[in-house]
Amino acid sequence: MQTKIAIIGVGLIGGSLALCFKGKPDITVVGYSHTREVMERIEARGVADEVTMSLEEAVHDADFIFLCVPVGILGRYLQQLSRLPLKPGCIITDVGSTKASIASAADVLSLHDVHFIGGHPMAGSERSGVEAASTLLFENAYYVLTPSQHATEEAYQSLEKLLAYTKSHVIRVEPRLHDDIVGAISHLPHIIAVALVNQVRAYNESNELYRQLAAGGFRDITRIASSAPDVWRDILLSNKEVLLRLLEDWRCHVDRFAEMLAEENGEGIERAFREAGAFRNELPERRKGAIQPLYDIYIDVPDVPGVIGQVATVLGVRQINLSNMQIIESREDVPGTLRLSFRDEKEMEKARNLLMKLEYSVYV
Ligand SMILES: NC(=O)c1ccc[n+]([C@@H]2O[C@H](COP(=O)([O-])OP(=O)(O)OC[C@H]3O[C@@H](n4cnc5c(N)ncnc54)[C@H](O)[C@@H]3O)[C@@H](O)[C@H]2O)c1
Ligand SMILES: O=C(O)C(=O)C[C@]1(C(=O)O)C=C[C@@H](O)C=C1
Repeated sequence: MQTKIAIIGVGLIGGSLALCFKGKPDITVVGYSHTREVMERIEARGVADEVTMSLEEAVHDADFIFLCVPVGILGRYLQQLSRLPLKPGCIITDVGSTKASIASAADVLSLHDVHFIGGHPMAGSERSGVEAASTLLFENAYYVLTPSQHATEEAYQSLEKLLAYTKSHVIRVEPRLHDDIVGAISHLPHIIAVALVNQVRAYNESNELYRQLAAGGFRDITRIASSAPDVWRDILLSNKEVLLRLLEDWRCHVDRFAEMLAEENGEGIERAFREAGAFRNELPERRKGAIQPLYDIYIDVPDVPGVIGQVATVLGVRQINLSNMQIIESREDVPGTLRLSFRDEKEMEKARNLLMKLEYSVYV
């Protein structure tokens, strides 16, 4: 029997889910887009078997409906679904980054013979749109499902079985607890990154050197400041109460640093770094397949033509399996840094030994 999956909103997350399901036995993936322009991009990227601009057609006879639109319009789509003829027993889920508001919005479906299960894959990127979609995005990431009175245990199990195609680890978390935790580990960091970039952007207006000198530390902590503004507006507004509380706590932490500086409390500063470092070093390995392969090495190379070819040739001759090569620093008149990513630790070690023979600095 054919399983029909409708993906509503085929961007980074919807497109990545579509790619995980497309081509699997007895599965048909139908993408829905609200504009012709986005529809054409979805078709060009080839992530779905069919693409339509009719919501009714997309969800007609669907076994699973994934709502992958920005958080602010999830409720509106649930309302629309409640007015459409859906297949009895159909499982509706979402991927929104907050979970409490959608859990209560799902009450609108209570009179229907359908299931609703809130969902949130803990994987993503600062990139957006279907062009950024990847089959590997969810690999090894946690995928949160929230307990719901609108779904049976059998429905959970069907969804979990389908999500096995994403190679993620499904975990169940209550919506409010989810929003507290994800507020701290995802939403607050996005606010801090944006505020920091805007602080430096203001200084840069009077002196371009700020931008020119911005190096690894600034880039590392601010990558997520490039995330999609509309998606993040909705996420932050829908977790407002939690974030206001977290920002109060954040102010206390910043004030504490200011005090330590004013008092020249070197011991306190050292302790803060020691405690933070110990906690951070204990974080689980980055759980992404596509964006963060497991074993990276870095190589500082001069900014001269042919250097990438030289590195590729050294590895190619020994048939070393490289997953990705990326220039992560490229500035005028200074060496650039190449990041070489390997799926296998032994391959990475072999590559490191070979590259050390070139006269560049190689480090992990
Ligand atoms: N970006 C991340 O890292 C991440 C991670 C996990 C979950 N999420 C959640 O996933 C959802 C989608 O985010 P994304 O990063 O894939 O964003 P995206 O911008 O890449 O994709 C959103 C898609 O929704 C479409 N869309 C926008 N308005 C629409 C409308 N009115 N009707 C139909 N389609 C519409 C857009 O055209 C786009 O294709 C959000 O709810 C977000 O909170 C994002
Ligand atoms: O890695 C990133 O760029 C992300 O922003 C991913 C990230 C996160 O903050 O960890 C962002 C939003 C999500 O809802 C889940 C994951």
